[in-house]
Amino acid sequence: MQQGSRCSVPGQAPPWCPGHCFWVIPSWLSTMSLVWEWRPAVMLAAIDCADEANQQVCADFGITGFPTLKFFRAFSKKAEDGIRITNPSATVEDLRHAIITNLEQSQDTWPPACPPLEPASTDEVRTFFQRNKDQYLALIFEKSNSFVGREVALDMLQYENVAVRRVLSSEEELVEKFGVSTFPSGYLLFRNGSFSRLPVHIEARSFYTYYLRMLSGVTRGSYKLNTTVSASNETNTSQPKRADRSKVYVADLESTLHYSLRVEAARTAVLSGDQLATFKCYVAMLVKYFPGRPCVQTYLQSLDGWLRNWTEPELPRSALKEAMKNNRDASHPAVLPTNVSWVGCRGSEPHFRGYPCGLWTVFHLLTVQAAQSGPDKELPLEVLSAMRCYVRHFFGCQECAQHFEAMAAESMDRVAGREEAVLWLWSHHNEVNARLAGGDTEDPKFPKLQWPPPDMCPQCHKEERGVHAWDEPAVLTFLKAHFSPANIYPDYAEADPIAMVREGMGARLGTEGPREEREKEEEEEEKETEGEMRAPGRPGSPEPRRPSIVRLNPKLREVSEDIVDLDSFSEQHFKSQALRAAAGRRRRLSKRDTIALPRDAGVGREHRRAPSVLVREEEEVKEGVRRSPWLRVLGLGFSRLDISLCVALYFLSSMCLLGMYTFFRLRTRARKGRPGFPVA
Ligand SMILES: Cc1cc2nc3c(=O)[nH]c(=O)nc-3n(C[C@H](O)[C@H](O)[C@H](O)COP(=O)(O)OP(=O)(O)OC[C@H]3O[C@@H](n4cnc5c(N)ncnc54)[C@H](O)[C@@H]3O)c2cc1C
Repeated sequence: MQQGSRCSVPGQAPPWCPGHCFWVIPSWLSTMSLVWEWRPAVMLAAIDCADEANQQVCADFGITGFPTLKFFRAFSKKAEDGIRITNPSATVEDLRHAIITNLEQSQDTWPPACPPLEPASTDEVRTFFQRNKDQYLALIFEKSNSFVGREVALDMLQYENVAVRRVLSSEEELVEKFGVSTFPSGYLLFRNGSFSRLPVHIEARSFYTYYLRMLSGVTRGSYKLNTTVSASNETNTSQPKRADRSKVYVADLESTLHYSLRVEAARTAVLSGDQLATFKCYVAMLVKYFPGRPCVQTYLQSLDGWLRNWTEPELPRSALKEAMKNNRDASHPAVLPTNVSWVGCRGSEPHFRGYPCGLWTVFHLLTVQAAQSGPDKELPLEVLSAMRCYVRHFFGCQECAQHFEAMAAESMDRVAGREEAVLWLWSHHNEVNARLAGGDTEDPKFPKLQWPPPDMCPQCHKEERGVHAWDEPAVLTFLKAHFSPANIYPDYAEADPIAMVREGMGARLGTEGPREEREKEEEEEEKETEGEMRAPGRPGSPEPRRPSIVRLNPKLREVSEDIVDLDSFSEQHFKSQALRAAAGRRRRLSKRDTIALPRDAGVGREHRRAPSVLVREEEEVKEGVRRSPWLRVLGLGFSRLDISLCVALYFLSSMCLLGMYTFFRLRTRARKGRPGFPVA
């Protein structure tokens, strides 16, 4: 027995109970997860005796039937020291109580890892803070046959800065001092001598435990097992994100989708067979139920359309990656932000929380949306099956995937309605939370709790015959509200590209950035345009390999039909020619040449895409035409020089005619005034 500090014996099996014992008696699993928190006072281990490899161990421990629970006191040395505490009719509560009773019967030295479980005396309470460094002392007043105080003491074993003692109702001095009238009831004592009643919804173990764990300064401490000291103390404090745990954040959802679609699912060089089908199914389900921002929904729709058109048996990663690029330039931008930023799922250190937290959140959200948007009995497993397949084929944590698959195989098929699916995911997520509590992957700042905790949803909790129980209808109501679109907040998310495009037009055209910046931007725009013309399958054009000149009218765009609209085409063609001509001269223009365009001028695609100088050129042309209406009368196609020459010639010819007229007139007059010669 290790170090002699354990009250009971660890076995040979890993913490996760695989195979047979896992599904035979679920209540045992429940016991295990509850007692898991009592480490290192009580170590729990499971051995799958159905596995041939464990045959010898099981024989040594005298196991003849399943399940069997044996208790080993601290300092036990032999397999035969185990005390069988199995009772076929035992409830979870009975099993917990049996463990405590056996703990208390340790006859030798009290195991150092166990907290004091005997009732506290008045003297002990009075001198507690002189003898201990703890910040708080919690007293649970109870009757002698109650286990609440001892259970809470064990529940808090891994937490520092707080101690828990039970006080019996027979301890009159203390009962009087604190004015205790009901049993059980909890009180909190502070170092300065003050005290207050524990403000819990129900006087019960789970409520006391939760409240105490949330006290300021109380953290899971040195009892945490298998702790690996992080090599770096670096935390991601550069992102000042304070999350409200009662909210769901757009940033978490979009970061999760980005990571799952573009990184996790796109890891393999080629998607084919079940993987490809799973990916298509996952995206189709996101389209149906993910309550994203318009640009994200457009993105998912485009990707879904593209995938539907992909009929080849294999999908190379390069093609998929290309199809998953953002298209900010479409009249309806299709954008899934590429930055990963965690808000509600942000861990106290970078290796905690993040993506797995986001994935749970996304799937809870999807089950709830599905439950809200269709008949309960129709396709109840739609979301859960997609999740199961996704986790099986893509989720990077293989161990997690195996565990999840085991849970799914056990009971998922029995889910008969969409609301049941919501609850299935919730309860199995809690099962995972219980299993992982206190383990390596737990963020000490975000201890794994049975969720939602009492302060988030008091009505979700109740106690039945001394055992904590969930009020499932209340939980369902809570989940529907928590994972509803109304509870999704955009804090710290990347700015909405649609709004940016609209607002940015005015700002970009009105603000004069450095010339180099503008030129670079122009070049990028040009490249992008070229790329766009070359790329066959971008989400902006759901039909791959088919040229599409789509009318710019957004209403028509919504009818996702690719129509070659010749009117539009010629309009765009000539317009772009004019723009190209203007672009030829744009580098000669100075900053001063840039003029602002009215906001509504940015509706057309070219306007939005064209750098400000191009727009200015185009405007200048228009302006010129507006200033010289008479040019239009003379006819299009004449340059100013042509017209000037014409006027000059006209003027000269007029002068010439006038000169000739004057000359002949003067000559006629002169002839009339001269005397005539007589005739002979
Ligand atoms: C399918 C799956 C299987 C996993 N299996 C393992 C495993 O075997 N081993 C392992 O080490 N890690 C596993 N993980 C990761 C682990 O469950 C956590 O996601 C991770 O440790 C981060 O925990 P967290 O504290 O951020 O909260 P998470 O457990 O990730 O929860 C995310 C958020 O969901 C909410 N939430 C919590 N519980 C519930 C609930 N019951 N119902 C509804 N909402 C809830 C809370 O708001 C919480 O912040 C798994 C993850 C997934 C998605």
